[in-house]
Amino acid sequence: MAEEEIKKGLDGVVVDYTAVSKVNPDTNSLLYRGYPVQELAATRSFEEVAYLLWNGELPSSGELADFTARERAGRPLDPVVKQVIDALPTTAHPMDVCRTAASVMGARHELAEDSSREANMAKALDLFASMPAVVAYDQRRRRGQDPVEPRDDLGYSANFLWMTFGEEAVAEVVEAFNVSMILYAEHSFNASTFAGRVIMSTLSDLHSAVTGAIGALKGPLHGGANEAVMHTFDEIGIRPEESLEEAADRAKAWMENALAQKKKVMGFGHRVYKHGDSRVPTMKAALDKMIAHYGRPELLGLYNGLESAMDEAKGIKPNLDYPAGPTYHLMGFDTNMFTPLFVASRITGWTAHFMEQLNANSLIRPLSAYNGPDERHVP
Ligand SMILES: CC(=O)SCCNC(=O)CCNC(=O)[C@H](O)C(C)(C)COP(=O)(O)OP(=O)(O)OC[C@H]1O[C@@H](n2cnc3c(N)ncnc32)[C@H](O)[C@@H]1OP(=O)(O)O
Ligand SMILES: O=C([O-])CC(=O)C(=O)O
Repeated sequence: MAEEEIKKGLDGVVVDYTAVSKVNPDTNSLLYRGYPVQELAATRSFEEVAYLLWNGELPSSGELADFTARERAGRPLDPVVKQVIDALPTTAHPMDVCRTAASVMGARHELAEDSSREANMAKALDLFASMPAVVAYDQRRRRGQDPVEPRDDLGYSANFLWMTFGEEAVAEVVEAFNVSMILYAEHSFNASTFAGRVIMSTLSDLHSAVTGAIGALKGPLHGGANEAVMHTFDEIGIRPEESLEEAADRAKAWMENALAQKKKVMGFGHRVYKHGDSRVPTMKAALDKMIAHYGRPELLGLYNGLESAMDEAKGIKPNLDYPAGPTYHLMGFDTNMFTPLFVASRITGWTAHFMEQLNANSLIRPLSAYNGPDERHVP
């Protein structure tokens, strides 16, 4: 038998077309529906980007007003979802809570078994509108705090921070959060999007695909890395009284030791980008603003120390999760809430892909090469 060529991890394999986004590692660029993500992050709200990902075009002011009104109306948490969350132990990871919430929302959706474009758009918008309430509610219940109801006089990002912390965030923090949501929204055939497209390709429903995608995002080789970055910072030790230089020296020493032990350090490396992640400069600029805003230069020291030691030793660059982790930490999110924040954002890109998959569907079912025992017979 001819030796099959195995493409482990589907590395380098082009599986299908997509018009949602283009990742180009050669030019280090990322386009959402043709627009550079840096331009969107600098000039647009996350709501406009969600509209763009689903509809292919940026909204007119009338379209945006209508879209925003629907998003704001969908913000309150369904009381049944709230009950289900309350029944889950706080030992469960918040990603398990998100995954369960998405599943319950699917089971309760009035259009659950309708996979028309209109129904899927409505489901996507409902998930987008209500996931912030899930994340905010979960962080507050874990802290023993009462829930905070959404406000329909605030934009998506300002309301998200309001529901989580119970106070209005200053414009600079809202802006940095908005940037993070836009940067996390979409990234072609990454593992979670692909997992969801596989589910969608069986003609399953949108919520099932989102639920599966959340499971795929949880792992530290993918979305879970933004939490792992903070665990690294914690392991090195965050010392607010320390100077930037002292923190950088300790971080460098930590990295050299980790690499000597052949450890993988989360927040670095990427399957597609080999010369740096296109989104990092924009997210790093947002982190720099937060470091200045909260007056925490020692965190920049840890950041710089790890980055330069990794670059010197292996030439491996940070990915988006690296600057996003400390940014969310500074804003006051608990570390185990970071990947749920990624979920709240990526719901937009995921659902754009799932609708695209249905539009030109072919069951995703690759082949495997068998390497078990030769045929034998039951004694
Ligand atoms: C938003 C996102 O999901 S971005 C990705 C977030 N994930 C992480 O940050 C996890 C840490 N990074 C990694 O594990 C990897 O870089 C991945 C999984 C993201 C991509 O990996 P792949 O393309 O499969 O490359 P692979 O893991 O084979 O790495 C190639 C080489 O670089 C090394 N390498 C890659 N990333 C790292 C890292 N973070 N720390 C240390 N070494 C690394 C590998 O050990 C390997 O070295 P070797 O050839 O000497 O064995
Ligand atoms: O593209 C990937 O493999 C992972 C990633 O950066 C993302 O999903 O944002």
